[in-house]
Amino acid sequence: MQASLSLSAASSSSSTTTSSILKSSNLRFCGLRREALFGLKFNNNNNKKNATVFVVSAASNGSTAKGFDYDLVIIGAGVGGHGAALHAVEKGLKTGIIEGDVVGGTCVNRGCVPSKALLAVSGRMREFQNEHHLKSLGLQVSAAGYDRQGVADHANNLASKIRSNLTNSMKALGVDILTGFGAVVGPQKVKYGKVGSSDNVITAKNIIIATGSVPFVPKGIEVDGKTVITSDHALKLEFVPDWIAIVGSGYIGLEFSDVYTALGSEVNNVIIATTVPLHTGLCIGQYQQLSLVTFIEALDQLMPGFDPEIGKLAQRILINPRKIDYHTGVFASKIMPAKDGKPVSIELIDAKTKELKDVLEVDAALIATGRAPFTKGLGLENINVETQRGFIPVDERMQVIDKDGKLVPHLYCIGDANGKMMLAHAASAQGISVVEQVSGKDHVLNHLSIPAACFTHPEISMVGLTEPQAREKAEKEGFEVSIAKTSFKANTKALAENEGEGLAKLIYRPDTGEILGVHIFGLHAADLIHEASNAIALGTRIQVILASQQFFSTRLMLVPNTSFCSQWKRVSETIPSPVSEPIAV
Ligand SMILES: Cc1cc2nc3c(=O)[nH]c(=O)nc-3n(C[C@H](O)[C@H](O)[C@H](O)COP(=O)(O)OP(=O)(O)OC[C@H]3O[C@@H](n4cnc5c(N)ncnc54)[C@H](O)[C@@H]3O)c2cc1C
Ligand SMILES: NC(=O)c1ccc[n+]([C@@H]2O[C@H](COP(=O)([O-])OP(=O)(O)OC[C@H]3O[C@@H](n4cnc5c(N)ncnc54)[C@H](O)[C@@H]3O)[C@@H](O)[C@H]2O)c1
Repeated sequence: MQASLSLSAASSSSSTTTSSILKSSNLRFCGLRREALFGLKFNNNNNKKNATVFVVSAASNGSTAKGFDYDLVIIGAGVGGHGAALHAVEKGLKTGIIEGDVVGGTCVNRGCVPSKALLAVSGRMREFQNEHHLKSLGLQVSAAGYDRQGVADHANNLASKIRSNLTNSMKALGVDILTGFGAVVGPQKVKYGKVGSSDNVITAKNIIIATGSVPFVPKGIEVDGKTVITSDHALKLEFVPDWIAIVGSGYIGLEFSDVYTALGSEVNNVIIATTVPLHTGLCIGQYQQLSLVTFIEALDQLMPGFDPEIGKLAQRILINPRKIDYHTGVFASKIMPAKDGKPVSIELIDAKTKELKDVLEVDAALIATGRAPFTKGLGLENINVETQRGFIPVDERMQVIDKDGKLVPHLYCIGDANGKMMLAHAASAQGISVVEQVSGKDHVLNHLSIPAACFTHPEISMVGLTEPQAREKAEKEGFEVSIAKTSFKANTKALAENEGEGLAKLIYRPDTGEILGVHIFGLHAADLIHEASNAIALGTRIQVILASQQFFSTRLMLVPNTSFCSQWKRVSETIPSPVSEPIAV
């Protein structure tokens, strides 16, 4: 008997089988628990049976559908491909995965994993440096500094470790890891091989494209990998510039601004004494000088992708008090790397009039202007598929749509390559959803229940719609929108941590109690969002949450946002009695 899936979020105790399978993959990016992230729930009624079947199918990697080499072939072994492969084996499918570079893809090697390692260091540096904060807690730390190479090694070692965990988890389950660049040669047919050598052609009942993305660099910007860099280079932390311009104030820009401003200029990091050489590369007892960051953002405000109110607060806490300045409403139209003793030069043009507004000279520039899908050379023309701005068009079940608007049988695309939601756990969730379908169970993933988090200090997290999106939907569909907010200032646990700067915002329908979106800025925001994510995935209405006491049982006094709990209570009292019908997801 197979593990069965239902459209709901998992409670922490109800997914033993899944957790044990997933544990081996070591995927807890973003502090987000996989089952909950996916808007999926594995029923635990048959845990024992599931576990047995899992081992059996792992050993055999399934028996192939008649006439095919594989039941499922996945092109790209990033987190999306990996998630799909593990689930496919669990479902008894004979599975092959083609990887042209290294297992783990962007997230493990050039994304989530190393960036979270750097952010772990920047968080500690901030704490050590905040004399006022430490003093108010009765703590004394003489000074804080870091060993750049030590920090870089921490990030690199973590990526290597997770990469081998991912590889081993697939090998252990019997997934065939096929090395080389993969492409589709026809319906249910794929080739792969090293460039310059002859291709291997294999057949598969179903194919998933999971080829991910690469940094997007706008025209006019010359990346040299040293002074003008993308996140691929920045994560290696080969140097920490005194002054860096960050083009784009989205996730990558914000997280790196947190790292650079906390670490500070390497040049001015004079080691006085190394009292605590931690594995992260941190030392206590150094003198440290902060770096300067200049944001360049094309839109009129910083962090345009976030809920505007949360963005405003984040700017007050994450930008204004730090050594950060910014230019908004401008494009970086031309960037030249440092050369012959000259600094990096950046031409700024007005985003609307396109007139030259300024020329900046800085030590380095980080280009964080989004990601481009990596879909070239995939042989899509062989199956009448055309990309849209490089993204592979798919329907809500991730099935590929051809030039004529028809679904391509047996072909799916997940993760960054389809552009639906460029997040690691979303890629994996989409992969699992596709495997459910090809195993005979219809499944549509609810993307509105997938949370996101920006791991600055403090963190920003969100799930569902922003306030403007909710209001737009309300106007179209003719319902009211209500907002409930609560400040971390009213929370004892947050105050005990001296971390009262925070806001939790709940957007909901007063007529039905449906939760439309939740946004949190503050300490542990990335962990707290799961409650809201689960609620949206389950279609739980505010009244039901109150009735089941979910928010009180485990969270009260344990996390900073207990007042958020009372907010739910207050909100629920203002709306009609519990609605028993679940919201369709
Ligand atoms: C700096 C940074 C930080 C990030 N932090 C987070 C975070 O904290 N949380 C989060 O959720 N997301 C984060 N992301 C986003 C996350 O990394 C991506 O959403 C995720 O990696 C997408 O997974 P994927 O499987 O679709 O693609 P990828 O991870 O890009 O994997 C695609 C794989 O396919 C391979 N491939 C491509 N083409 C072929 C081919 N033709 N044949 C064979 N193999 C091929 C590639 O080599 C690669 O290994 C971050 C991204 C960046 C850049
Ligand atoms: N913690 C996380 O989950 C995390 C962390 C990092 C990256 N990511 C993922 O990686 C993806 C890429 O991140 P990102 O920060 O590069 O993209 P983003 O889309 O989040 O932000 C890009 C920003 O650059 C601006 N911009 C674009 N072109 C510009 C130009 N020429 N001049 C000035 N500004 C310009 C945009 O207005 C936008 O604000 C995101 O989609 C995100 O989902 C996630």
